[in-house]
Amino acid sequence: MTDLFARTDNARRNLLPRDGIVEYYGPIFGEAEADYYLGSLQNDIAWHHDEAVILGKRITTKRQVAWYADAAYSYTYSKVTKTALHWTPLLLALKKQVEMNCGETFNSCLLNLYQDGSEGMAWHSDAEKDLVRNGTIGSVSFGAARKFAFKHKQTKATVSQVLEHGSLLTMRGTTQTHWLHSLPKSKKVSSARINLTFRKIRQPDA
Ligand SMILES: O=C(O)CCC(=O)C(=O)O
Ligand SMILES: [Fe+2]
Repeated sequence: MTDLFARTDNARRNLLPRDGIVEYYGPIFGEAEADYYLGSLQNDIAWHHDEAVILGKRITTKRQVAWYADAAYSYTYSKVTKTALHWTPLLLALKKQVEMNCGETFNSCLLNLYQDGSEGMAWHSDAEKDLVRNGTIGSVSFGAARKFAFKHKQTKATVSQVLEHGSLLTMRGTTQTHWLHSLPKSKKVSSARINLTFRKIRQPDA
């Protein structure tokens, strides 16, 4: 009994020492279910290379992305405006699981597909003006285990966590205000990973 509680507490402790809340839940999907989601998402999602404008130049990212939501919201990220596609049944099922686990509701999801460790994501925070301020982000990962890192904007302190196949991580409260996060590239990773970040964006006229 004591052991069970100890493990639950440990799995859910805040990874950040200050100024935000990041909780790693570990795998919330069983191995077979996680394998099914990985395969289905690879095939069913409208993957495309992301466009961004950096220092006035239009570039396309190596990783592939997709964005789904409750309605055809538009969202500006790295100076390019995107329009959301409507949820698929598979994504809705996933969203429900994530909402039940973290006790929040979401209205959109940004998906990233990294073919291998040569693809990653640079330091950033998800505090775009279209997002609900200090809203929770629920991050689900399938496929290759990858290191996910946080860096405090002022102190430069870093914290990292390996995100496993079928796992959930949440970022809450002031995390985006005070911390950057990244998915470092890695020569050791040779297989694909899919990440879904469930978010709450500000609804037009809401
Ligand atoms: O792939 C990941 O785990 C991170 C994705 C991310 O930070 C984002 O989509 O904003
Ligand atoms: Fe992010």
